[in-house]
Amino acid sequence: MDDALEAASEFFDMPAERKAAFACADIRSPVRYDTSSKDGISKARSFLKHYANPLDHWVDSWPTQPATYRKKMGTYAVEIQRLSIQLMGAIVQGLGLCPMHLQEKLGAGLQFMALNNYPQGSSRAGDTVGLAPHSDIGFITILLQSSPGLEVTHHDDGGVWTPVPAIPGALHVHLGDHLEVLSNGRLRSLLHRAILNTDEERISIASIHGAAIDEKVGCAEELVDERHPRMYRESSFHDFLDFLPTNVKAYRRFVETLKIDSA
Ligand SMILES: O=C(O)CCC(=O)C(=O)O
Ligand SMILES: [Fe+2]
Repeated sequence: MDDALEAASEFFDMPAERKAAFACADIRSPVRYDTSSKDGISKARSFLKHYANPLDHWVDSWPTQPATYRKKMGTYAVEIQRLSIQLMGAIVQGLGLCPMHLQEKLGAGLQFMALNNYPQGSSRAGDTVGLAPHSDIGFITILLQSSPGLEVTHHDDGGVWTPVPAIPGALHVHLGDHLEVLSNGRLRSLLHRAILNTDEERISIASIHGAAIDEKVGCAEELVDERHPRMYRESSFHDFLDFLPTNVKAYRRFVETLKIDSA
C-alpha cells in the first residue's frame, strides 16, 4: 500500500509535459490523465485512470516513468483484485446467493483504477470540494487515501457529510451502482465526495471492481419474486461510459437511470 501511494506520488510529481503524454479526450482510452473534470466542481483534482485486470493485458499501456511505477502499482493492483474477490464472495453469500455466483465473472472482470491528486485547498478562495458527489459504477470500490478527505453521506441524511478517517494500513470499501442492481435494490450504492485539505495535498487510489467491460449486469434472478419485482434494467460498464458525458449539468447516479418504472 505504501509502495502504491509512493508510485502515485512520484507520478504526480513529474513535470507536466511528461504527464500530459497520457492525456486523451476519449474516455474509452485504456490510460487517461487529466487536470480537470467536466462537472465544473472538481476543478482542483488531477487524475490518472487505467485498467488493471488482467494485469498482463493492460500493464504495457501504463506509464514507464517513474521507473518503478509498473512494478509497484502492478503488485498493489493484483493484491487488491484478489481482495475484491474475497469481499464479493462474502457479499454475495450475505445476499443469500450461491457463494460461487459471479466468482468466474469477477476473475475475468473489470478492475478500473483512478489515482487522484488533490492540491492543498484554500478555504479563503472557497476552494473546498476536490471531487463532486457521485457513486461509482461496478460492484465495489476499494480505496486507499494518503490523508483524510473522503466523505460519505447516507441517502436519507439530506446532504450531511461524514468524513472517513484515514487510518494507516486501512482500506475503505464501498458499494457501487452495479451491486445495487445485482441485489435488486437490497443494497444501495454509496454517494461520496472528496474535500481538499487545507494543510496538505492528498492522494487517493480508487480501485473499482465489476463485471467485464461489455458484460450486462442485471438483478440476480434469486432476488426477484412477486414481493420483490425487478427494479432495474440491465447495463454494462460500456453503457455507463456512454451515459457519463450526458451526466454533467444535473448529476444523477447512473443506477437511477436504470430504474424500471413500477407505475
Ligand atoms: O479521493 C477520494 O477519496 C475519492 C475518489 C473517488 O471517489 C473516485 O475516484 O471515484
Ligand atoms: Fe468515487
